[in-house]
Amino acid sequence: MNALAATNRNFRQASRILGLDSKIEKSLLIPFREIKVECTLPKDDGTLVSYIGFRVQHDNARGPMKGGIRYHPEVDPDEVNALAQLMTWKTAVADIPYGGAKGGIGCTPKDLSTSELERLTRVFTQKIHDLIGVNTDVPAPDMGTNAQTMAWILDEYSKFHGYSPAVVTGKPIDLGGSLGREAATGRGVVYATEALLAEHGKSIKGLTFAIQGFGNVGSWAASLLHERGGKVVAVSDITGAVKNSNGIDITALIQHKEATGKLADFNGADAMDANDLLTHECDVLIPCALGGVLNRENAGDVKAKFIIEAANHPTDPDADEILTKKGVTILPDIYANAGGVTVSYFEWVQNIQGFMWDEEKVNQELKRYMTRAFHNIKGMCHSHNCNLRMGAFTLGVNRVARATSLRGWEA
Ligand SMILES: NC(=O)C1=CN([C@@H]2O[C@H](COP(=O)(O)OP(=O)(O)OC[C@H]3O[C@@H](n4cnc5c(N)ncnc54)[C@H](O)[C@@H]3O)[C@@H](O)[C@H]2O)C=CC1
Ligand SMILES: O=C(O)CCC(=O)C(=O)O
Repeated sequence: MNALAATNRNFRQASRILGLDSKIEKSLLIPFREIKVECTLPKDDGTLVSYIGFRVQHDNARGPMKGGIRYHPEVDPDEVNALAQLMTWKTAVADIPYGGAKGGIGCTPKDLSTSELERLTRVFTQKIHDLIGVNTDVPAPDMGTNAQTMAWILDEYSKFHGYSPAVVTGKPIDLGGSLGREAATGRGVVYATEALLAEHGKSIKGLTFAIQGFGNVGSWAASLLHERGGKVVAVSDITGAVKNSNGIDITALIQHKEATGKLADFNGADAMDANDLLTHECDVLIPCALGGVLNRENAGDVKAKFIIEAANHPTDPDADEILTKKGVTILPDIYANAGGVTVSYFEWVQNIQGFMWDEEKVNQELKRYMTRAFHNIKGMCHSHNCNLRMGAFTLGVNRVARATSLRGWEA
């Protein structure tokens, strides 16, 4: 099942549980606006290449639309649509005053030079600048993009609209970025994991973790788990995978990755087949890369007792069913990875206030938001006798549905 069908299915199930009016259900399912633009890039060698850029703005009932921009060869309109919808429920679960959006360009960033990436980002921004804005739609980084990408968007947007730091989040600190935003998604994953484990009378210290993806989210999550005494026993990325049943020294692995560009040949761990990462022996599995990685082919072989969905939609509905039957507890993406957009909200607030918070305040507030959302989700699980995914979906969908009906339908 593709990402959009799976997301729609979860939404419809939540809508049934909540008994939503059919008019509201239909309106929440259809995106507010879908943008598809051609981005022609003059390459360094003088040739021209066309890429397709997308921005799907799903819903704005609770505030400006918010969500990342992804540069990846598999970016397609259905997936961006699903990711935009997930952002609507995620911002509502976190209870931050936003709707949901997502964007992307179907490209392979590692095959482009820095100046090609800059030109591509500027062309994309020229095509969408009238449809984004501080109070309309606020992009942020996602897979394949980073603070530098946001700086280019900010600069290009500002040529049309005047200097507007709050038009993007996840910016470099020197341009009004928030302290703590770079680590925020991984840190939020760790706060979410702590909240879940505490419910089960457990803590991070001494538990074993397997992590798929070692980019922004995966490396920060691994590093903070390691810092708290968690044993990260396996890590993979696009270049390969490593394992050590005694726990990998994550600080050393990050240094090795920075120096060599790959995980392989790291002294403190053995090489393993990256395809085995998701079924590796561990207590907690944390997918931090692509969607749909847990499916009917591999779900039955998962050894972990807990799955923390740091990636967006890593578990397809078949896998969800298989894992639930096996007694695996899944902490869903629209909660588990909400730390990033929560600190994006803090960044936007700081830009609007013109006042910078210190990192301690950012992290304290992030913990407060993540803990509150966990208890709100548990409340929905109890009220509706459902699992954590449906607890999170009903929480988010209900908040958006209430805002939608309060705003009314008159043209
Ligand atoms: N960056 C953020 O603030 C947020 C990111 N997310 C989600 O987290 C996930 C990761 O995002 P980032 O860390 O920002 O991206 P990133 O681009 O920094 O890192 C992605 C990582 O995934 C690895 N990867 C790619 N294909 C792989 C494969 N087939 N097997 C194993 N590893 C593979 C890459 O090598 C890289 O280490 C995505 O699903 C994204 O949507 C969710 C919330 C916020
Ligand atoms: O920080 C943001 O605005 C969005 C992050 C994002 O794309 C996500 O949570 O999937």
